[in-house]
Amino acid sequence: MEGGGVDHLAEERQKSRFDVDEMKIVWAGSRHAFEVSDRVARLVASDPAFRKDNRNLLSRKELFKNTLRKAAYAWKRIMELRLTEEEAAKLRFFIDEPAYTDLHWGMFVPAIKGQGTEEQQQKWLPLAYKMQIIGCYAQTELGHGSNVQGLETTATFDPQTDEFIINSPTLTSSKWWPGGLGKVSTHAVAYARLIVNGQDHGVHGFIVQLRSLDDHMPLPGITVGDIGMKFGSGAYNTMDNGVLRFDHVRIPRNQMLMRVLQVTREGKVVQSDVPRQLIYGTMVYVRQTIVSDASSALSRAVCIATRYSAVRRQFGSQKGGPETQVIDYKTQQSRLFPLLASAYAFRFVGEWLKWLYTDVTQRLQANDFSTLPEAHACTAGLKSLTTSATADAIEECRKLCGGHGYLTSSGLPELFAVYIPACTYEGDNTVLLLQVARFLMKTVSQLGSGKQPVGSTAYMSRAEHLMQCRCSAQRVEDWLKPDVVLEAFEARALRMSVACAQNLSKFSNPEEGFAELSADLAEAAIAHCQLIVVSKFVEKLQQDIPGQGVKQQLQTLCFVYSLHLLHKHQGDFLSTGCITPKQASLANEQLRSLYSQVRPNAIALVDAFNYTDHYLGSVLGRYDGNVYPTLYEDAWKDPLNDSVVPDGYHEYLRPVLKQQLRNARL
Ligand SMILES: CCCCCCCC/C=C\CCCCCCCC(=O)SCCNC(=O)CCNC(=O)[C@H](O)C(C)(C)COP(=O)(O)OP(=O)(O)OC[C@H]1O[C@@H](n2cnc3c(N)ncnc32)[C@H](O)[C@@H]1OP(=O)(O)O
Ligand SMILES: Cc1cc2nc3c(=O)[nH]c(=O)nc-3n(C[C@H](O)[C@H](O)[C@H](O)COP(=O)(O)OP(=O)(O)OC[C@H]3O[C@@H](n4cnc5c(N)ncnc54)[C@H](O)[C@@H]3O)c2cc1C
Repeated sequence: MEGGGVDHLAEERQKSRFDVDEMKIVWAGSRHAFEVSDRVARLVASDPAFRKDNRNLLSRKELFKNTLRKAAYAWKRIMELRLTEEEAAKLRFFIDEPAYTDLHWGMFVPAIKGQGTEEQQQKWLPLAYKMQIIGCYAQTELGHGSNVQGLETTATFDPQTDEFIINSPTLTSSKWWPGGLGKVSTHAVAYARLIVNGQDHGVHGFIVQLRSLDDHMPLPGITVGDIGMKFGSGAYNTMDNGVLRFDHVRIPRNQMLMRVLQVTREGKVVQSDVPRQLIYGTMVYVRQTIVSDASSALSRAVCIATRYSAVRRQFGSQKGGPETQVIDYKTQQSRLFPLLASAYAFRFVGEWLKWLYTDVTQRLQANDFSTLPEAHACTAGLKSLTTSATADAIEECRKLCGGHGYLTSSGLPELFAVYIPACTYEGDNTVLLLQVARFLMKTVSQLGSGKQPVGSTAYMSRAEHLMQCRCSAQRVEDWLKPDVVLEAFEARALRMSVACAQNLSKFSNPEEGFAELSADLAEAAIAHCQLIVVSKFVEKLQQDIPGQGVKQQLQTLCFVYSLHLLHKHQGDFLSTGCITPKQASLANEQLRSLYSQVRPNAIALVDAFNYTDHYLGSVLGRYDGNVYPTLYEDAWKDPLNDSVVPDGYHEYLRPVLKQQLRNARL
């Protein structure tokens, strides 16, 4: 996307055998999405106000103030340029700095939309859209995050005043972690146990004002602050994750989000026909967006590692010629190309998940709740799978860049630090896999009952075949047949689920059995989620994809993704009898040959992400590949190099050196 200067990767770019511009559109999702993304990315990159290369040098206070400045300036630009919601979201994305706005737009607004009544939406949403109030999502407490039903904050109805009294009865009931809470939010959707007439009705959401809209001071009864520094420098420390305590704070009754459950003026609790699980709806929404985010973070790391692998040369010079580009080593390819393929795979499964979410939302509006469990299982499982894979992949990309990957200017350390909490927030990844496993066990247990599994578990309706089928691959080329690959993944996933179900049935107490077998259950959930990713990639390839060579590249990547998983999880495939050792070795042979096909296209495949150098934030990943002079010049800009002799020389170095001199003379 960058222009000008010598292109050290030009030769690489000439090697590619497909239309990169068309691939850019496939990656973006549509021509429209590409144009918006391209325009907004350039806007951010060309505005010095969005500079981010100094983040690691700032103290926490400076860093945070700088984030506030950027967010305010971004809001000003959004207004001035009359950006659409889509463009504004892209602007925040390319600014590339976690901020309170993520939670305001990403959770506070969706929580009101999903759980508020029409009337509540009409009252609160316009204020939130204009940012006249800023909100956060205050669910997690010091004592409980995963166990939402274990939250301790209370909201007790007072029929005399028609109010709820929000209270933090214990230290562990303090809200702890919500982003945007510590220093910014004026309001929160706070989750608390609803108590009416002494009866506990479980956890619900309440809109609570936290700070004065005049002077930003906390309102009476509210104690609020930041929870302190987090992993890495810069990184997620731009966010004010907060602590919050309520001391009998009173809010009007109509500030309980009442789409699921209503409390009347008389103190009657009325359950609507909307299922209770809708209270968790905001999490379903965010988990879905996190899958798309995973493909962004992963593609970014892969872009850096791929470009640098083509620039970096090590060993293998023949007769004084150039040394080997490290990207030509098969080991480098076998570590890097599966990550490249995963970036595309996660992109497409993210697109599908967005469709699924839109579909379930439309059904919910029409009071059809039948697909909610499926939406929960898919968002939870794919969030877990893609974030775990991406976190590991960013670290792998750092190692793929050798020593220079460890420099902050590679962009990889900060990306890693900012990304890894995705494995924890919005649901710990193991806890989420166990949710998928519960869903799978339920589906398996109903197989004999005549109830047809649908959606992501539709393959289970072919249980009889899948439990005993044998893989038909006999030659290396057979592993390029989508049906052969899909069937192997389906059989593996089903057999692992069925094995768990059989083992569970040996326990007289199912909950005890579930706890005892939870490690196996999590593995079965992973197998199921990997199948979803593979099958959505295969489905994508059934679409009409224009552009010379584009579809063929995607086919190659689809098989790289599937066959590398098959290789990595050979144990599962072999032990469930889905494939034979001979077939596993044929698959691996095919994989090696696919790497050779990816090789000449690798640079173009990462160019298709269309990232600006500003967004990448990496000397190693520069578009023009001009790595060494930039690294060299950048080093001199470090504040440590401001003086030739360091501060502290006279106090701490000289005395040591002089001491040694005296000793030497003795
Ligand atoms: C270099 C710069 C780069 C910048 C990049 C910037 C990018 C920014 C990107 C992104 C911004 C994101 C910023 C971070 C945001 C983080 C926010 C948060 O973390 S908010 C807190 C999340 N908290 C959790 O997720 C708790 C996890 N726990 C739970 O979800 C539940 O409690 C769970 C699933 C563990 C259930 O616990 P149980 O066992 O006590 O369940 P019971 O409450 O009794 O409900 C059980 C029934 O409900 C269903 N269920 C559970 N969850 C459901 C759901 N979500 N939807 C539908 N059904 C659900 C289950 O399937 C089950 O159904 P049946 O009874 O079997 O039919
Ligand atoms: C950067 C960041 C931002 C966040 N932002 C917000 C926010 O905006 N709003 C908000 O409300 N919260 C937020 N959170 C909180 C986050 O949602 C929780 O930390 C998360 O849900 C995990 O819960 P926990 O901390 O209780 O982990 P725990 O549940 O205590 O996990 C600890 C360990 O126990 C294991 N474990 C727990 N339960 C089980 C089980 N049943 N079976 C097997 N193993 C189990 C886990 O796998 C994990 O290994 C944020 C967290 C972070 C790190």
